[in-house]
Amino acid sequence: MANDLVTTIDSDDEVSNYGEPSQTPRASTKSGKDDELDPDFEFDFDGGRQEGLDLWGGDEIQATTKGNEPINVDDIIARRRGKPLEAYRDRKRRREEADAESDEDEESEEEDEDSEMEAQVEEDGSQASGSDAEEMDVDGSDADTEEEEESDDEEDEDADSDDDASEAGETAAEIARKDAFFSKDPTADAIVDPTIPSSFASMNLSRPLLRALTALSLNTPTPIQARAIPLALLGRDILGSAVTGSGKTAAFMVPVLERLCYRDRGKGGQACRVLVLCPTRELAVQCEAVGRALAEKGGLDVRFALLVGGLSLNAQAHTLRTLPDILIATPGRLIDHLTNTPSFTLSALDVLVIDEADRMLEAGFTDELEEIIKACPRSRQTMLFSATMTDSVDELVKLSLDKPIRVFVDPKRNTASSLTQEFVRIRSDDARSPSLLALCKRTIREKCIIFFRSKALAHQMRILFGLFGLKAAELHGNLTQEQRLQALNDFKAGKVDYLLATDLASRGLDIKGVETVINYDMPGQLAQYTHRVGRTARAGRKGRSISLVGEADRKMLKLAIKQSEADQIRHRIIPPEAVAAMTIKVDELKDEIQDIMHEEKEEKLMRQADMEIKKGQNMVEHEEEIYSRPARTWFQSEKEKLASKNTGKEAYISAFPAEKERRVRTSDQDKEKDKNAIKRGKYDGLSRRVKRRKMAMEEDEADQQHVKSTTMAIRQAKKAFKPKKITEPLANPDAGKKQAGVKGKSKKVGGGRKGSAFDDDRKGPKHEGMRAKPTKVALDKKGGKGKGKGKAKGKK
Ligand SMILES: Nc1ncnc2c1ncn2[C@@H]1O[C@H](COP(=O)(O)OP(=O)(O)OP(=O)(O)O)[C@@H](O)[C@H]1O
Repeated sequence: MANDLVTTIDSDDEVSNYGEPSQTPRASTKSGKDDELDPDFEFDFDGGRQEGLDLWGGDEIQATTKGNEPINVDDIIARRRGKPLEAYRDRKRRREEADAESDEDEESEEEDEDSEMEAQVEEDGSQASGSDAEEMDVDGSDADTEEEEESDDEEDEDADSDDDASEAGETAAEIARKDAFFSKDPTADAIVDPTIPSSFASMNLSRPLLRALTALSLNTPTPIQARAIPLALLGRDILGSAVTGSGKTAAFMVPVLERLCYRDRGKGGQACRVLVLCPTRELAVQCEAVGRALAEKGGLDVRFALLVGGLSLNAQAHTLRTLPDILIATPGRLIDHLTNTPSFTLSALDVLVIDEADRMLEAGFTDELEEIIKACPRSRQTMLFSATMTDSVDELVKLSLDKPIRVFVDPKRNTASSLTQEFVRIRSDDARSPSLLALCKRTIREKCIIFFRSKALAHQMRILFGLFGLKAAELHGNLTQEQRLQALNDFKAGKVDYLLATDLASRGLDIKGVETVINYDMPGQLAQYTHRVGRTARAGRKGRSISLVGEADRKMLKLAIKQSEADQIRHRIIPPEAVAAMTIKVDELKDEIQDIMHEEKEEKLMRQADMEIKKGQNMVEHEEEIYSRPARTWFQSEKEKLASKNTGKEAYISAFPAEKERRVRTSDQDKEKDKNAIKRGKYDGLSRRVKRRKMAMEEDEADQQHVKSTTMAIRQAKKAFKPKKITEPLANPDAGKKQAGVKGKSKKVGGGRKGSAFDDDRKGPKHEGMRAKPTKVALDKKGGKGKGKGKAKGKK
């Protein structure tokens, strides 16, 4: 791509209307059909979204506090700042109200520190220098020195050749394999095949479903819907791919519901017939909400079950006993139910849908996926969907598909045409956070998702955002399910302006009104980039992504640009003065950040201690019930589970060149330290496999140790709860042994009551003094009424 085609934004105060529906009509595709989404379309749930139906917090899964409020770092920051954090729209409203009240008040008294700073950096912005613009070349070929240029070009060439190999360099054998594996898509060529329906009405859908689509304002099918729905209705296996935000969910949900309209409802006809697998809980929640909305609006008698981690296992097991028609699940929780919920099977399954299927075929999910496929009948229909769908036969054979059809809409386009992709050059890693903060203080003030490579980074940045008066929520795997849903709800409702997320949120999430996606660092895989930036510019609306690009990200930058149209690409400059000013402020706040993290840690520890005590008390109070529950099992051993978890983790980390580099650097430093401290580290000289095995064993040992200490804690708690002895009893050497385990309980003296000084059939010398006391008799009757009887019977 030529340089002069790249637009440079040299002032980040440019006005844009990213949240608004795109007004520019997109060029028609080759097919002659209009592939453009209706720009004015809104997945309007008829007011339901705002009122009852919430994609992120359906009635059963509303965040609950259960009296155990999670730690909120915003509270700590607010305590220290002496005032609560406010969302941008609230700050704006407050300022407008203040302005309206006193016209003469140009410099409002209420104007806080933050707005002062905003004004200051905006001034800075007007002096923005274009030096960065000259040096950064968004086609990825720039370099500071010739030497660098050479080596980079080599790298880039490698990347190109890899790419070309995957694009055009398919071997004849691979093409032949694909031809044999896939069926031809009869709808592939729209000019030749005029049978592609242009409306839902011409798809032979039943009346209730058409009613539902109309009620949800889904009037015209998107290209993926137009092509996939008719094939799905024929029962064909499908591999579906279309850009992010193009309506793939309805592309599988509509035919699934249509098929269910004709299911056998006779005696014994009730069964779990459809399974939709999603990689994340949030995506499953969203899928379920779309399915439910369609079913409710059409008045369809279809029941759903949401099987995701973090929500009550018992409630889910209870729902499964009623044989719901559609299961929407994440793999782990589904396998848990398959293994541990009596009588739950997938033997009557008609349709299996795998959303974000390429992700599900990645390391970390494959074992689970294979286990699920084993449990499904072979005769089922299988549909796979993703914006970055693979058609590699090697991957797909695992799913035992039956002559699947590839429905790839506009395969050359990976990102929505209404998306503007901006890139900011970052000269050193130290400049990343100040650049991000400067960007958010000056330009991107709300409706923004920011992606980070790690949970820790997302959390640290939340603290920084709080200290700078920016209201943000976190979304990553270190949070409880309630916290995750709460974060999404707050972001959706505009209570927070920024969602600081890891790749957990990169796929599938459809949050209305997201204007900007920022990549704090470039992800290591192009697919990840495509999904991240796809959280904006959905369903024909405008949106922009801004990626901070360092030296290590250049290869990815080039790939990202290559897959996009030239007019989508921009080079953004954050004025160096603004970044420098922010760097000073961040440096000044370093101690404060440490203090907050320390305070947070302390609070966490205190709550943990509280929880341990509560846990001990629960064990004492509900011991019998807890021990009577059958132990839950898993299809893998602990070691295998750990190994597959690690594989997924390693695959993820290796996708981030910068993170990989950082880890190597850190481990080199660690090694250096180790050398100086002790001569040999614990794992020195061991192969990776042996090392991992050793680590797994150590973890098992640690687990056992933990179980031991919990048992000890229970014993201690039990002791504390024992009625006070009237006089000092004689030590009974057997008493302790009889306390543990279910088996032990049946043998207990007095039918379950622990051996005590009041039992008269105990071995060893009796305590005459105690037996003689009248209080003893009263206590025995009261405390062990039934049990006492049992004992007497036993004696006879
Ligand atoms: N027929 C339609 N016409 C116009 N817009 C639609 C239609 N169907 C769905 N949409 C809109 O598209 C948005 C995105 O849909 P959906 O989440 O299914 O996209 P997706 O293709 O699955 O995206 P991703 O690849 O990110 O998972 C929905 O919120 C809805 O507003």
